[in-house]
Amino acid sequence: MNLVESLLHALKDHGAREIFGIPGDFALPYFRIIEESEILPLYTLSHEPGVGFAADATARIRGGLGVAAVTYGAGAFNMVNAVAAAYAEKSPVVVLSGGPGKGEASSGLLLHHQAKTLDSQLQIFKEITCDQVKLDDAARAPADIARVLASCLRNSEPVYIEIPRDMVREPCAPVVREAPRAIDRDALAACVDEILGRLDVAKRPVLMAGVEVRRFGLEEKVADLSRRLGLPVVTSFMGRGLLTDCDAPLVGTYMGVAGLPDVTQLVESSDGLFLLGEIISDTNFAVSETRIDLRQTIQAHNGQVTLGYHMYANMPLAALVDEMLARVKGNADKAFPVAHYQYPKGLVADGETIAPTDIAKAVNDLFAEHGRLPIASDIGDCLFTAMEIEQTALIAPGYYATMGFGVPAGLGLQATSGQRPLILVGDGAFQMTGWELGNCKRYGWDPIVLLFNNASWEMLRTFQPESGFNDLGHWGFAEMAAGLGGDGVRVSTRAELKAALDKAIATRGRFQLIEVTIPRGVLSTTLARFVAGVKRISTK
Ligand SMILES: Cc1ncc(Cc2c([C@H](C)O)sc(CCOP(=O)(O)OP(=O)(O)O)c2C)c(N)n1
Ligand SMILES: [Mg+2]
Repeated sequence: MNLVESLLHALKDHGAREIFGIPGDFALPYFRIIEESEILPLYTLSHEPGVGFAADATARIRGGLGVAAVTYGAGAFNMVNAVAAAYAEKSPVVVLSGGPGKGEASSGLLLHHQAKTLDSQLQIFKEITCDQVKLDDAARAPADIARVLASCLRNSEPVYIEIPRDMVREPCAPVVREAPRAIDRDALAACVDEILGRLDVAKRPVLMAGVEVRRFGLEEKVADLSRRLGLPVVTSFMGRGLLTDCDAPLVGTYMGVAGLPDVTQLVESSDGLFLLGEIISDTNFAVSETRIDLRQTIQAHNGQVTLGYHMYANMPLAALVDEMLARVKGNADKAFPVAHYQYPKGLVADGETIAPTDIAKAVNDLFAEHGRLPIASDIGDCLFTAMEIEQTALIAPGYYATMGFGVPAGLGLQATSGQRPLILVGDGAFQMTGWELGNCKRYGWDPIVLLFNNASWEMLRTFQPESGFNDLGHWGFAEMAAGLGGDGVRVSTRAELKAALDKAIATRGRFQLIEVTIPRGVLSTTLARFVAGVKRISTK
């Protein structure tokens, strides 16, 4: 077996199911082995940001590793933002990059694609990955690969593997997975004692489930734990979509001033807030109506637990949840009453113009009739609108908040899960990576794309209305769909929107782009609440 085959088998053994990539001359040798070995399917896309977002999406929706394969320099540097998003949002993406061979590295010449030094790329990726290796020694490679892939899964963060192009066919032994790290059982027991003790004395305990619950495959267990503890469950903005198909007392999504008042009140008045797998970020917590004293919360994330001023290190989330389940038998006698929020439905299919909340109604009506679809959302008002759509699997960069994620992530979702996705994207974000839809035909993907066209960087305009640079003008996105291999339609009334969705759900085998014209300045209910709330608390 050669070095790349050994790497590919290891990736598959650690949970990778496909590779997204764009080659280059430094990468052609390893791409050739990927294609010829057929160990993992290879999907090439058109721009490396899309490669990174698609790989990230597969890890988020399926669990296991996402894999993004690029060439040295221009390719890898083009993907830095997408890998940074994966790092910030705890997504286990493996970055494979071709690299200069040992011989050429000592040629004394500056190499094409080289930035500062030949190691600049490795240095830059050290900032957005939790482990790295350059495979320049075939004898050491199996152990290095095992270490890096174990880091990726243990931390649920990206890692970087550089493959010198003269190493790809070096004979290489198979990779043996690293043994799981030992856990101090006494410390784990003490930690669980303290958590249960805090929850027991709390009068209004609440469990907030964060993205690590999905990343470590714990949704069913956390739903079971919440029932046993009799805790109401909320998700954060980033955690939206978690626990959708689990039997959990899920009250809703906490969004502070932008969210549903009863959910906001439940969380902000809690005297026992248990943050499980949560990213403690501004998008999750900065818009609190009443400041949450995080020191009074129980925080379990990043492999450690913090209660007030106590910190327990090396507490993997899975081990913590398992230990709590082992200690808490049977469901609580007091089941938390869950008043299921009634999402907006019953779109009036008339000649009125379309507001984002009308889109949510139309989608909820579609889900009621045809079943729910998983959602890949970009950022912008489309993501705020997603909060008004029925709970369903949702992947979106709710914390890192990069544009361009939506379309490639939807393609990655369909490639890895086989499910048809609903993609929500604004016109500004579509201008960045929407063209990846041109790859659907080759691979048989057929997402339904709802393009929120307000001809504006509208989120920015809400904060700085005086700036003219937020005007984008109208692009004819619908007309471009046919050239990309799909069907496109522009809709400006609610009746047209309903008809377009009915046609889209009935059409398979071609992507369906619905360009929704939204009048200038018309926001979703959620974004309007967010903007008003931010303005209110910033003047306090
Ligand atoms: C890659 C990238 N570039 C720039 C931004 C800044 C930014 C926003 C965040 C605040 O940083 S929101 C926004 C406008 C989005 O426009 P569109 O996709 O049309 O959505 P909508 O009209 O609903 O706002 C920009 C440019 C970003 N988040 N990501
Ligand atoms: Mg816009």
